Amino acid sequence: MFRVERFTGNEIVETASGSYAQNRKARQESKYKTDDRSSSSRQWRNISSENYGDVSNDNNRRHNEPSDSWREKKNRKKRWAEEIEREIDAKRGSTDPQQPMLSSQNSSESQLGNKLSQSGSGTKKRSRGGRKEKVKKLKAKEEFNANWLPVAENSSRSIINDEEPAIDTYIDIGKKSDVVGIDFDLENESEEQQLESSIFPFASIITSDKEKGDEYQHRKIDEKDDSVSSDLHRPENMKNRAISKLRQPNLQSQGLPHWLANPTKIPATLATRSFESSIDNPVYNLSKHAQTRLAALNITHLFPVQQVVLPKLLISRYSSSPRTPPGDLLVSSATGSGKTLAYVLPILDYLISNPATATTGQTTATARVIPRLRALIVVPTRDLAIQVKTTLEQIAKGSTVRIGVVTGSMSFSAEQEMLIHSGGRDVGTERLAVVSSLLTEKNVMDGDDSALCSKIDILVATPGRLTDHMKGTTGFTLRHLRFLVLDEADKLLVQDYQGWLNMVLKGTKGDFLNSDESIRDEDNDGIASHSKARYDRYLASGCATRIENHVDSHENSSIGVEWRSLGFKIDQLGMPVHNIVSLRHEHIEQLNDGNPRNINGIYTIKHHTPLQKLLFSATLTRNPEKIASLQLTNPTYIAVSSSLGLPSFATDTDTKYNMDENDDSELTEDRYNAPPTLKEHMIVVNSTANKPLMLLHLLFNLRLTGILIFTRSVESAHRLAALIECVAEILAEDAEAMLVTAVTARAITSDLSTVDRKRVVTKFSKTEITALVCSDVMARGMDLGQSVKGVVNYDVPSSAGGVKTYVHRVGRTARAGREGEAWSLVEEKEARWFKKEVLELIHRANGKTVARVKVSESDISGILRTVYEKALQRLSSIVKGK
Ligand SMILES: Nc1ncnc2c1ncn2[C@@H]1O[C@H](COP(=O)(O)OP(=O)(O)OP(=O)(O)O)[C@@H](O)[C@H]1O
Repeated sequence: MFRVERFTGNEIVETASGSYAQNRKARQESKYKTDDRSSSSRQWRNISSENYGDVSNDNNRRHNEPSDSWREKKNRKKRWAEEIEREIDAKRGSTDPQQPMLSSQNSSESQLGNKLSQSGSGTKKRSRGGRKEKVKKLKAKEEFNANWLPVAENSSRSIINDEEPAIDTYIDIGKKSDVVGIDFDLENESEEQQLESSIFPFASIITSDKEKGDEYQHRKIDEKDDSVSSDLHRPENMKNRAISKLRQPNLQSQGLPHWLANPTKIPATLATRSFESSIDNPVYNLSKHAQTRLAALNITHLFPVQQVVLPKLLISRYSSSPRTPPGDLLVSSATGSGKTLAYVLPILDYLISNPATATTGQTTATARVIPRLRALIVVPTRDLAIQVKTTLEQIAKGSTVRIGVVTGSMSFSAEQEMLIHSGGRDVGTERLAVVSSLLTEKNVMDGDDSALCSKIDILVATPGRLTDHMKGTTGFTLRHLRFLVLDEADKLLVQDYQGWLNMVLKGTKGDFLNSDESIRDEDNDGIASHSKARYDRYLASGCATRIENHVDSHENSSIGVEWRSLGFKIDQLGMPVHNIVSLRHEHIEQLNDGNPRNINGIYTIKHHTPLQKLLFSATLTRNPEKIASLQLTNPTYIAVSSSLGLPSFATDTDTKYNMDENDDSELTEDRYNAPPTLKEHMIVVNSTANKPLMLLHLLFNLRLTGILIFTRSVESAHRLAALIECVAEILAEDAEAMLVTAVTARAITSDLSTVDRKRVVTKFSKTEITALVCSDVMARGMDLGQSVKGVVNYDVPSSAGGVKTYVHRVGRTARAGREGEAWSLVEEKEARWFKKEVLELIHRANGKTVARVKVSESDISGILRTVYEKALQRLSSIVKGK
């Protein structure tokens, strides 16, 4: 049996029922054969009722059209639907026919249905007036955007036939009069039209399914009839399929490669204190040295991001064969989630442990034989560079690995001194110096015995200073890099300091040659050619044998054997040696067996160090252009969620064009994680003049301590710190004030020297300073430990990249699973933008809310206001020099 119901708005106006068996034949014959129904949705909804004659009444008829006209229209719809399907298929096919579904897509329909049914609680029946009327009010614009725009912005305009009738068709199918539940609130006419044309058609069917429970029910009944449901070519069915394809977030159509559109999503709920996360779990392959060092730092278990990244990197340490070089890694994980150790541990383990024994789990700290710059870590600020270096040193302690930092806080020559060994054969580095001399063959050619080699194995650098050294430091080379890390990668990619990235990438290939290296000939294939005379001179130096002994002692590891089978010698790390060391072996091989690669005394080698690029950030970009500039190899994108088991990317459909920090044209993931242990508050301030008072209320009435206060500029940071200090001073003088006066504030900004900043931070850590007023120099990556109890956004981040800045600022607290609070002082004029563009983007993904705190006038009047005004006067007289 079946039952047919017809809706006009919210009520059922007609019903019909019958037996399927009884009526099947008649239905088949009369399928689509109705008299004057222009609404296809009505047609398919009532298809089984047609045997009973027309059960609709005139009120439900939109047009009185002759059946011929209807048939024509029906055929047209069918054609359009087919076109759409074809176009979608073509589009898919042109990107990646293998594209798997995104994980969120299965639920996207129901999610959207739910969202719409929530947002559409105020469901209204619409008149059949012009389309514009129907696309008014966008109650859930963000919700809608989040679900549709990835498709709509890029695909729908091309998918939906540019001819206007296509739009009408869909509206017809969805029963125009029932299209409700989505409120459009577009101020801009063209935007409105765009949305209307691209989205409106789909709204109708969603409404039909979700808002009209009975109608949905009815369709289900209908589908039992195979004569109806099996007809895949009916326009409405085709439309449904088309819609469902459109709903599949097609990030690839936005130019995102598959790996980027489909991050590996890792919940932050990975075992946190269990054997699985324990540092001695063999799955992580951590050396004994690293385990010992971690234990000394009281770290016994790994955080989720480390649990995921370590096995990937540490295993590739042994498996990076020449045929399968290790893939690059992009990691997005919340602030304070432990990203630094996620790359520090693998790098150090790679350098420290002995690969020959590591595979059996008996890793030992060994001395390095050949010093080369094996890892370069680039960070955006000096303070962060120093912090990363400290972490490296903590783990490297007890090994011979040497770590350097170049940020410009030392003189250039002091940094050069730290980077390059130029003294030749002293302090036991004789052989190293000779190897190095061959990197700068000029020395050999000139008969100059002085040699240059890297003094360090790992370098932490800011981009500007790094490029300075690439250009101006003789012997400084990136050709041997095994790891290139970009910490706070999105920031680094936005700020293209002197084209640093290009220079670095060239440098890793040996293409960027500083003055000494430039004498090396290089053909188009990146193959270096060297004259026999040079190598004879090198061999004559008598160092070859000594080096060979060191190298050969590690040739038996499995990967080493593989490299060797390709004609390479390997170094103590199991990796192929190149440059002059390889050449030396080639020369020997030629002498012994006439290596065919050596022709006419010219020796050739390729550079084969398997460089791995690692990118980390809490707000990692997915801008395909930026990502492409990194020239990644076999990359993987890992996204670690911060809360509620939701992935970092709440749903892939949430991706949309968004402004990146300092870059309005950035395409980024617009969902970011705030730490789950963070409690956020927002105070709406009715006038700018009251903002300082609100802050004083937090400090002196609510007695917040261990606070980082972020301001818009360096100047205002200094002014605000001076104001707080002055208020505290006046309160201390006033015995009757009764307010806590143990508030000490200092500014910490980019105009302070690194030493001064360090001094201030140390005092803050010892709670000698209770409030640090900061510019955004402190927003990224800085880990001030347990001393940071809270963050105050005195000036909320500006519109460009506001959400990212907010994430990083508040991420200075609630780190490593600790509690923390964030307070944002939002002026009324900023409130709407802040709530929509910043808070919603973060918290919809996290399922968190932000508490709006109301501060009454009485809280900021009385003694606080008096003292504040006094402080202003005092500061003003100081400024005037009175
Ligand atoms: N496994 C661990 N166990 C305990 N503490 C850890 C662990 N890993 C890291 N930490 C600590 O957590 C804090 C935050 O780590 P880290 O600075 O690496 O975070 P992050 O993810 O880089 O944050 P941001 O995005 O702000 O740079 C540090 O104090 C670090 O020492």
